[in-house]
Amino acid sequence: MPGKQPNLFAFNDVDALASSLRSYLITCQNAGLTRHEAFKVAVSGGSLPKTLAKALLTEPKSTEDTIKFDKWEIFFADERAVPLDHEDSNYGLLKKELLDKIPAELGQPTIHPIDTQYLDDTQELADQYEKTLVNSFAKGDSVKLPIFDLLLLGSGPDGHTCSLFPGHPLLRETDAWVAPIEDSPKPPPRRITLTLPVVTHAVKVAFVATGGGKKEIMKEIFEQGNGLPCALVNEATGERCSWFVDNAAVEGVSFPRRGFL
Ligand SMILES: O=C1O[C@H](COP(=O)(O)O)[C@@H](O)[C@H](O)[C@H]1O
Repeated sequence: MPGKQPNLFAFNDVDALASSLRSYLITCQNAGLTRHEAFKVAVSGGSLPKTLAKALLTEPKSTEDTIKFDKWEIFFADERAVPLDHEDSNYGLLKKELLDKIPAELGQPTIHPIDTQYLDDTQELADQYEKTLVNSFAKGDSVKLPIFDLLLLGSGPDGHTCSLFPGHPLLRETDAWVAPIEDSPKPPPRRITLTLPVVTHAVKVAFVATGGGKKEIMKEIFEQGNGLPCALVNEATGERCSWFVDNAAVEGVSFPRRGFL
């Protein structure tokens, strides 16, 4: 159904993708600032932080083209139950690819990593991260679900997103904002993740997927769905969802592309 479908933006290469992703991020940032004087975004690990850094760490082309890092509140869409300096940490990856490279004069984002004193107990780790969200989003009011200004997601080659894996019972979670997983099919097995209701409740959701290694799963996500976590996000968010991909990732995918303005 037109208007209800996600936006698929395909680019010749990652540089072109990053440039349009930057414009999109600035639009989302400015909408967040209008709503509540902050930009509340949750980011993923995997291949995303590198592309995100490419988008964010370029010279502004105009005064409108400004990333207001000091207004950004960065949360994690999922995180692995490892120390923050561990090579599997999504925080560690974002720090290496982006946070350590933000020039001081641009201001620094507020970062919300996991509390590593709870690494031995993933349920407690998830509960504590949920409290972090409650402190930021609910502030004493009874808020049913947090509303992120933007979720920046990846898509694994099996169609997983965050740490929500195909066929996993976690896809049926309806109460928790953040849930533990002890049996992630992709290592490391112990993680926490935002749940599907939180993901689909965001103002905007953007996926970034690049490279020919993704084309088979992109075909399945966009043409069959098959209950894959990425397809469930597409179905629940429709036009609030945008995919930033390179042509290699969507080779052979029949879903209509949109032009990026
Ligand atoms: O394990 C994870 O994988 C997904 C997808 O990663 P990618 O390298 O295929 O982009 C990622 O979005 C998630 O945050 C991460 O924990």
